[in-house]
Amino acid sequence: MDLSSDQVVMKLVEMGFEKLDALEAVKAVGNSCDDAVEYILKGHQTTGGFKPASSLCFTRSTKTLGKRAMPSSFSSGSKRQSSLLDHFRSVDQKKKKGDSFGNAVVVTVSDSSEEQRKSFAPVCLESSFFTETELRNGCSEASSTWEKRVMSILRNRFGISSLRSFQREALSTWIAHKDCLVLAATGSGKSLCFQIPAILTGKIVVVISPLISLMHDQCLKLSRHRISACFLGSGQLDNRIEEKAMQGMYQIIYVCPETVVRLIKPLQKLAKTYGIALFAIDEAHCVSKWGHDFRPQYRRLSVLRENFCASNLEFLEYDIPIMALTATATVHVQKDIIESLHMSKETTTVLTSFFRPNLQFSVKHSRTKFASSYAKDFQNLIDLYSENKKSNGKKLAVISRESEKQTDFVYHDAENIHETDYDEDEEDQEDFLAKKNNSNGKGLSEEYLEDETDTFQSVDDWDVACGEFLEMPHELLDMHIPSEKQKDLEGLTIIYVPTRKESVNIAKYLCGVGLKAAAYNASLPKKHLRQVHQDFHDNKLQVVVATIAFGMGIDKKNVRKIIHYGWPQSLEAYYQEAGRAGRDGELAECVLYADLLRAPTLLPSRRSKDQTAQAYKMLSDCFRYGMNTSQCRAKILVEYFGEDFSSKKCNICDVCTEGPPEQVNVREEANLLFQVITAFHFQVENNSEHAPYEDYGLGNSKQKKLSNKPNLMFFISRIREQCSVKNSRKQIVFGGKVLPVSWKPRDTSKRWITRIFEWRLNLYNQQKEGTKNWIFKMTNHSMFIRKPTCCSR
Ligand SMILES: Nc1ncnc2c1ncn2[C@@H]1O[C@H](COP(=O)(O)OP(=O)(O)OP(=O)(O)O)[C@@H](O)[C@H]1O
Ligand SMILES: [Mg+2]
Repeated sequence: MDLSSDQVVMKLVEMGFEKLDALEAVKAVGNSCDDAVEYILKGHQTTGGFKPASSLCFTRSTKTLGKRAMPSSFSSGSKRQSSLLDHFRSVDQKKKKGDSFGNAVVVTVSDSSEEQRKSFAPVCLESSFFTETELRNGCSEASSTWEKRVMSILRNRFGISSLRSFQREALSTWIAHKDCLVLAATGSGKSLCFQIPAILTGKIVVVISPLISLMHDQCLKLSRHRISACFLGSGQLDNRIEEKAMQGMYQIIYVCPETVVRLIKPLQKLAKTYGIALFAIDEAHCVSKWGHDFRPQYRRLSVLRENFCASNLEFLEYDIPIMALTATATVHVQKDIIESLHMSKETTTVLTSFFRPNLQFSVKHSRTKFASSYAKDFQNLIDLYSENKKSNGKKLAVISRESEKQTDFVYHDAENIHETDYDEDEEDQEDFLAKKNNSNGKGLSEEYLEDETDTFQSVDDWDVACGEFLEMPHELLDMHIPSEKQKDLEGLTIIYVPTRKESVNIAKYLCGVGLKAAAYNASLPKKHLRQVHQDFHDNKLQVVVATIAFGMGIDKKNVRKIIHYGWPQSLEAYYQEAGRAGRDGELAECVLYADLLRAPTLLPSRRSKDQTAQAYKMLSDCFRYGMNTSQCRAKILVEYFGEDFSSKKCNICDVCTEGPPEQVNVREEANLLFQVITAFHFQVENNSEHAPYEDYGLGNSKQKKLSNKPNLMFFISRIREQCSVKNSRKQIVFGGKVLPVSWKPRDTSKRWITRIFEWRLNLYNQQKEGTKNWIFKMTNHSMFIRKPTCCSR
């Protein structure tokens, strides 16, 4: 049977030969497997013609079957260089010595079998796009030449026409052997900063990444760009992948922090034999205790600087550069990243604007907790996709049977919701809350925690076989990339919710009204999660309703809407999640539905006292963002990261387009309520035996129990009650304070001021000693606050 050249190459690779050797052999001897084997085993001295540029890094004479060759230059004492400039220098030296590299360029360029070259182009064939003269010039004008080479890689591998300026800066820093912290907006293209060095040098890049799903996503993408990659996780099932990675079989190795720490020795060996161009630490905010997603294992990455520096490894001339990348780091976090990773004192910080001009931010207020709000809040979404449904056909309920079993959710459609609307009837709402408090004995804030909250899935959670991703031949590419036709014009929506239960509830609701929606949270079966990922990437879904477990760093171009249905944990988390929209540069919407009745709670996590205080501060920053109706949303967000927002306003957010609503002074109400709360807590703290519970209208033990963690409605309704009792005292004595009998919040303000205080009070209830002042300061501060958007529009 006649085999094509690609098939012969495949066969050779299956036999255990290195792909570069296989390619080289097939080029030299044609499509005969036997001849190719002989050619490789003989060390192919016969022709001397073809030598890919990669052979500058790997000398073939010492090769053994099934393993990548040990470069002869790595005999002990030789220095591995970490940059392209050094790479060029060695090119030049070899040329002067009559090395066959010059021929290699000619041979490659003159190869008539263009398709084959494209399909299986080995790492450094990019250099074949330059003439010998260019390369030689490159030695003296290396800086411009590396850019040319990069351009060639961009065009040929990624289909991209130019580098972004931050990418250029990050790459120049790497070329100068320096550590680098890259801060660039979500979706701006940080990955290229660490992917290019691998292709440029033929050395290996090690990328530390926090999530298996993210690594998987990136590896798959790289294989489409004909770049071999693998990912290693602590739950790895296939040991061979790690073994092969440590033998230099993949250009890019994605690895979780736990694993990279374990692999220090093999990586040192790899650095000596093949060269490691760079350690990239992606999602570097995970390093910082003050970041929104601290992962203790990331802190241990300081071992990289210690173990891969020239002073420890005699074969290195320079420290292997570290590049840390993130889209969400405040100034404090940036500093912490550099210090914690022990990055060099000369670390360059490449900072670009965090501003994403195509993201249209807005805040709406809603009672997200109640299913009765779904119909109103998701109407636009339903309309949008229903239009499309008419042309596209059937609905698809993607929630798996298993996921239904997992929840005791009883579905109500919008018409059958009987929960009392808080806005209309505060008393009922209070009863409702009281019943809740009473029934489970938990405070309001705890109730929301239940066991429903999600943390980021750990790297092991995704349960994907840790695989290898070899360069995908051209003919296979089309099968894997969804065609433009498949893409729905209106794009995809991700709805982020605070609890697992809501992810299922809302997905179910949306499926019920005919949308293609799926729930995603870490408690759902792995099979289901993989399916959701797949369907999301293939545009088979319209909406994914997810906890924060979904999507970090995932690069999907056509996400048109990110809805946060409930408070995020921090503005960093919010901005990162919102940043998954509009990665194609087209307009995309990021809506936060803020529920003032619902105290944001911290997801469970081990935190020190300081970290807890910081976490609460981050929560309150979110609240302030939600409540702020006078400042451009984008401005608040980018300034939060320490950036001077030069544009002043984005012109597309709700505040910019609709203008700030009328301001109401609620000082009077605020002062009064503030006094009441203070008096109450004064009494509780002093544990006065004579605490006049009657003053609160609290006569029985049930109410006493409630009063341990009262909510504001509780205060207000008791005051009101006292006012309305016949023959009531002329004065209301509340915790020793005398309140005017006639007091009642004004109608215009009561609804939302009580909510603000509700929120504050819940925060207060969650606080330990020592943080109270902070809460009360804030309380004071918020006396002048604008009405939330929902009240005026
Ligand atoms: N120079 C460029 N020109 C055009 N497109 C680019 C360029 N660089 C990267 N991209 C594209 O930008 C998209 C986002 O890239 P990437 O996933 O690296 O973003 P990111 O900065 O890592 O985002 P995140 O912070 O969410 O992880 C990719 O689809 C990539 O192809
Ligand atoms: Mg990224």
